[in-house]
Amino acid sequence: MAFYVSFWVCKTGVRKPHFCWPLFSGPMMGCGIWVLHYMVMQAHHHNHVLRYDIMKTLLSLLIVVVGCSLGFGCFLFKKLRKNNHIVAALIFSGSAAGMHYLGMAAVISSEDWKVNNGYIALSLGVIFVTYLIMLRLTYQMLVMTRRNDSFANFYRLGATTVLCMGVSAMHILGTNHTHSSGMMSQSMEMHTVDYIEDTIAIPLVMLVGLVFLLVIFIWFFDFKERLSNEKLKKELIEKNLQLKKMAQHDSLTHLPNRFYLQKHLNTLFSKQINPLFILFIDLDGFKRVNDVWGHAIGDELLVKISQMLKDVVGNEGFVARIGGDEFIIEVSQKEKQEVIKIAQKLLSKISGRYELSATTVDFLSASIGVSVYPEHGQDVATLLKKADVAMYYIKDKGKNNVTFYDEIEMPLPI
Ligand SMILES: Nc1nc2c(ncn2[C@@H]2O[C@H](COP(=O)(O)OP(=O)(O)OP(=O)(O)O)[C@@H](O)[C@H]2O)c(=O)[nH]1
Repeated sequence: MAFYVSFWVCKTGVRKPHFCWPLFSGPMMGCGIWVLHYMVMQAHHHNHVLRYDIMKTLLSLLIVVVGCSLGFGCFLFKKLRKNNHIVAALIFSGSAAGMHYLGMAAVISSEDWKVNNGYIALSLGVIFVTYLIMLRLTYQMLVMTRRNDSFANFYRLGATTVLCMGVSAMHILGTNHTHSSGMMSQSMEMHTVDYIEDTIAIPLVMLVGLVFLLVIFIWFFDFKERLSNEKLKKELIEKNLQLKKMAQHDSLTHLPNRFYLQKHLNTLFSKQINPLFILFIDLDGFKRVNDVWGHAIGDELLVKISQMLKDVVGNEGFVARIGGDEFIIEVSQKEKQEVIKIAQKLLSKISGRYELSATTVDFLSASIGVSVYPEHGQDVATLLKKADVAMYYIKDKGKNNVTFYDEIEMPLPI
């Protein structure tokens, strides 16, 4: 239960290991191992109540709590968390084994205990491998939790099971290897050592309970704050994204605005993408819609035209609205003939029928002027100006057509 809870912490909203994880899970796991150790010890000597040296017993608790906290602390470092579990496994297993053998040394017994080095080595190996597996499963659990994948629960359960089995195996191996030589121990002879009698078991259980309560308390307050911070952070990021979108898009048609267009073109220039065609589109006769049916209908028409432009251009270009009934389309890495085809398709679509809520509009057309990068200029302002001049040239020549900028025929206004 203590092991499961110590892994469960990361599910409660924390997507990334946070310093409160070692703070909470370390003591939780440490106390779990500690309690398990003393239960196994007592089970192993069920015919009489074992007595323990207080200082050594408390020190064994401290070792395992600090060790487990440091072990979980390794998860705060990306490198140790992801690939290299050796350091964390050494800390975890060292503290668990340290607690176990110090706990064994804490027993005040009338018998002299002999140890078997082979079993000790085996128990150390078992606990080290256990922690390596547990750490891998814990890392997978974190990955799944971050993805909101319910498989995280299986990894959590897996880590718990592995730990239960490994710690129990270490305790059983580490307890089985002892046997009595039948001689009186030094500690018993001295009689000066403080020891834990069975009556002290209650305060001890209370102490462990207190540790549990304390960590739950820390966890609750820290996590509450962390959760609300995470929520605020998320809201702030969303609001920032909204603001950024609003600053870069036209509020009526949701097309990119002049600012966004400028940024987009500068990015393409910096990537040396050429040739790059800038189509300046101005609707012919749009004012009439406003004058006859009002601005709301004019707005409705602008939205429909914007959608249509986006549909026609698709992935082949970038559509922006720079004001009133003026749109810019950027098309790159195409032959001039292909660009003329796109422009003609746009003209034919714009002069189609529009079913609006109050009326049907079928008299619209457009004038399109085209400038080319790098042929007509190297910066956004010059290219837009030249495309604009070409567009007005078409307006003067009778509208509803497309032309490329020509320096001789279309001198720039001084
Ligand atoms: N409904 C609506 N109208 C707008 C908006 N922005 C600008 N306008 C109007 O769009 C019209 C654009 O003017 P012009 O381009 O001179 O009108 P036009 O009839 O297309 O004239 P030509 O381009 O010479 O054919 C003006 O009447 C503006 O008031 C808008 O967001 N919504």
